[in-house]
Amino acid sequence: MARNIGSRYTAHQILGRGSAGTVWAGEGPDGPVAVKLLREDLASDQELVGRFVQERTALLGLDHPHIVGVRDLVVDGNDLALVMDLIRGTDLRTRLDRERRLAPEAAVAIVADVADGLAVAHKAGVVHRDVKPENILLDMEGPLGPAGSHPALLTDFGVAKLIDTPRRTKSSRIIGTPDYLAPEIVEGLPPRAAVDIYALATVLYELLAGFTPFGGGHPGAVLRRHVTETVVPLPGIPDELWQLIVQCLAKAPASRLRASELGVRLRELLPMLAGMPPLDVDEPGTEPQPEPYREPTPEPAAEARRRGAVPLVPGAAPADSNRDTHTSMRVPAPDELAGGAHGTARAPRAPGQPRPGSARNKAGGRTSGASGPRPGGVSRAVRKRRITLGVAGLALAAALGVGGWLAVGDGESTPPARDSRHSTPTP
Ligand SMILES: Nc1ncnc2c1ncn2[C@@H]1O[C@H](COP(=O)(O)OP(=O)(O)OP(=O)(O)O)[C@@H](O)[C@H]1O
Repeated sequence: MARNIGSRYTAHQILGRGSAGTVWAGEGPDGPVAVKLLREDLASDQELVGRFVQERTALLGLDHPHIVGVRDLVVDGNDLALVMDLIRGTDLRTRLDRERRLAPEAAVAIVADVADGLAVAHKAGVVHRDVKPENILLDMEGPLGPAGSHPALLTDFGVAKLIDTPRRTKSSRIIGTPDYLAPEIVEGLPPRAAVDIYALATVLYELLAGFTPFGGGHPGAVLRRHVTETVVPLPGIPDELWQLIVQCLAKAPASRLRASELGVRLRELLPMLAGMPPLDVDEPGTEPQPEPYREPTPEPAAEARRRGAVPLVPGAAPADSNRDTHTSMRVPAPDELAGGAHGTARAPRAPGQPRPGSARNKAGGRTSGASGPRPGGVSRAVRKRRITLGVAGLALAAALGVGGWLAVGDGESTPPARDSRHSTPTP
């Protein structure tokens, strides 16, 4: 079913659906494009439309081999759409789901690509704010790099900021994907470039380990760990690589590397990592846990369940996914925020047991998809949801003894001050 987007573009195939809208493959005056059509409720929000137009110049100006280029922004009646380069390949989440863990060389090559893209964005004053494997596309038509990796491109620039309008986030809300949220966001500080570094280091850890460093259990518990826990070393990881991860997961944003430096340092490690097999990491488990609350989600249309970058073979289905990543979570109770009820991702587990604390392994598996549900577990929906958590921030602040959990604001134009760990929360 084809549809027109503005006067210049036609969308003809749904590639996937995320929290902010649906991505279509389509055609424009200059050839194939991907069109991200924002959800109707977002498109009818005048404030958001205004911001969308304001962002135009910044988004259109980002031009780099490791950034999915935004070619146009369309505001047309009820349609609000980002027109992007069409990447033929898959997203990193799909690859990670398939391989479970990547060889260090491949993981580092991918993350170095993304760091290079981020360096250009940060220099232009743009913070991504939602770096995660779903937003990293692997271009199967690009040249093969180290360990047979295809070029990685970061997509979804500007989307987190767009949907984070002041009205939506007023009264203590944060938007993001819990596993990748930097501690300063949890503490209510405005997101600066260093939040992307933290998220990217989380992705690197996840590619190597098969799970995120602070994931598992209720989102409130995940957020608490970002602020209070220290990352646990991965067995067998070369020390130089581990030190980079640790530095970029520093609680203090000013202690993290800048994107350009991270890219350089990662590439320097590539020769040493050549031929190294994936790490032999035992996923941490936890004690049995109660089912987390989930908002009832309507069954998505069958075609919309399919997602993924454009299949290489014409007519083939894109990579699957049924996840509906947009969730407005209920307010977590104080004990959930403190993590007690849902445990931690790093408690010992019985051999052969999945990691119940991981969102990846929660009950209620996929309802469709080539690979089917994982044993005991789960949909990407839980793992990757963006969350909008509300006044729970106050309870979290109390549980953590940290500053308020406030609406995230602007601030991307300012690179992180090297010594500004304790800046003032946005009012
Ligand atoms: N420029 C693109 N070219 C090809 N495929 C794309 C492009 N952008 C996104 N996709 C695909 O469309 C799907 C949906 O992307 P979208 O960004 O809407 O969701 P997401 O990032 O997975 O989730 P969320 O937005 O909730 O974080 C993804 O599977 C992605 O692979």
